[in-house]
Amino acid sequence: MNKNLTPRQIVAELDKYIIGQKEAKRNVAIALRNRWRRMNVKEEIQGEIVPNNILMIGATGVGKTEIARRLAHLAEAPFTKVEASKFTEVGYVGRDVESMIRDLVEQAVDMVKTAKKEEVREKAKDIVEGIILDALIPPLKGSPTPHATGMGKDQPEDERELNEKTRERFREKIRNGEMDERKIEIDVKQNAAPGVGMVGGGMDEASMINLQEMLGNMLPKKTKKRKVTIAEARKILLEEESAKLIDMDEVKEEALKKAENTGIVFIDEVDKIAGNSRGGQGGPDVSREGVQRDMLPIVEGSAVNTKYGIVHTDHILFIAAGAFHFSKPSDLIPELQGRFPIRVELDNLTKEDFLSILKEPKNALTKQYVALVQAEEVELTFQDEALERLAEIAFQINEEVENIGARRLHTVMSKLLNEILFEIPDTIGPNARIVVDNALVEEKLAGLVKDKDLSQYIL
Ligand SMILES: Nc1ncnc2c1ncn2[C@@H]1O[C@H](COP(=O)(O)OP(=O)(O)OP(=O)(O)O)[C@@H](O)[C@H]1O
Repeated sequence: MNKNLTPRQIVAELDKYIIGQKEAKRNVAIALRNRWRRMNVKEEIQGEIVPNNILMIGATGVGKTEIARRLAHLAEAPFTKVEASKFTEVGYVGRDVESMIRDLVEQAVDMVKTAKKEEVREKAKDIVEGIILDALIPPLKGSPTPHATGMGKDQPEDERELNEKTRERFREKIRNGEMDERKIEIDVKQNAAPGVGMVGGGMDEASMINLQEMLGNMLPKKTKKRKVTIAEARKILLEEESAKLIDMDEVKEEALKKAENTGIVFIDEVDKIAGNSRGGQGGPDVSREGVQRDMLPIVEGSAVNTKYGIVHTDHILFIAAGAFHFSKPSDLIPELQGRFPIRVELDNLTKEDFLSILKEPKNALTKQYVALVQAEEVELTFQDEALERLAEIAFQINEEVENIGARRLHTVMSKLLNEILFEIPDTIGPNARIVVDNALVEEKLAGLVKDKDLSQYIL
């Protein structure tokens, strides 16, 4: 994916997955492009440009997380989502808030590792092939000597040649998958440092991590012999060998930079840590305010210790989100408000939006189900009027029972197709064609819509 997309192009990409929410899309697009802009300005002001963190205000299930996640994906940026309210729970200690940065770095490390492994893939494949070959036909030990006693002069040479020839033949067979089912014995690495996680009492997360790593390094790395098919062995060994080929110090360094310069942290439910002016929400205000205070340095820019090294959070993009039904953004402490200068309100989704969400996104639910049953060679189609009715039902249940936004489409769709999915392939065989029409929607869902008590549980 092109990382230098213009704001317009970013919005166009987001449009492929998310219906509506134009303002939110435009703002995240600007924020993303600003990062690229920052990397391309003179170094002396690079450090001065702070990210314009965004506060998304909108009911549940209207696409807040989805926009942030897709944005990160587009930018190939490490992304993490955290629920702010979790920090107000019993047992919470101040430093826990930093765990969101540690998660982000973990993501960055995974991404960089995967990319690096890809670079060494071909080399690792060769090594793996050699290991599998050795397990099948061990190479002859030592070099043949012409003075070997007890054997004809050129017998060892013959033997060696034969061994080489056989190995070459098998190498070919391994390569083209002919021997995939054959079992061989390989050495597999065991997970080190079992049970270290239990040393938790009275320690903060950072010290725990350090201790864990220290113990992990001290314990001998155990290997265990396992009998597996060649296909499996290839997978396991490829993972191990490519891990050996990459330089972990390089990975760490790159990952820290990636997290610092491109990381996106999505903080959900910030409304739940805002003191509320109208009362009526659980949890003491002090602890909510405490969480905001702990969060502040991270959002303002500070150094966080992770097991991969120190991360500076100054240029990480933070996107906070909340419904703000019971509190207002102005109930957040002023310093934190100031750190989220861009406010966007997301629209509530309409019936028409629901219909579009069912049909249009690249990953639309209807497309997902069509693909699922296609795997069984069953053709599934949805009539337009049936989808309209479905959107209407989802909307109605949201209004009458509880508004969970587009998530309702998942439950309604699953109820609608449940039986069909169960019957394939037993009674609905391959090559069958199923048309979802209005009648089916009525049959499966109409009764539930009428019965509010029932729909609370089922839809
Ligand atoms: N505008 C939209 N277009 C397409 N799909 C959407 C839209 N809004 C929500 N969805 C779908 O609904 C589901 C939930 O959306 P999402 O996770 O973005 O909710 P949210 O607004 O972040 O709510 P919460 O704050 O409760 O997490 C996702 O599967 C998403 O694909």
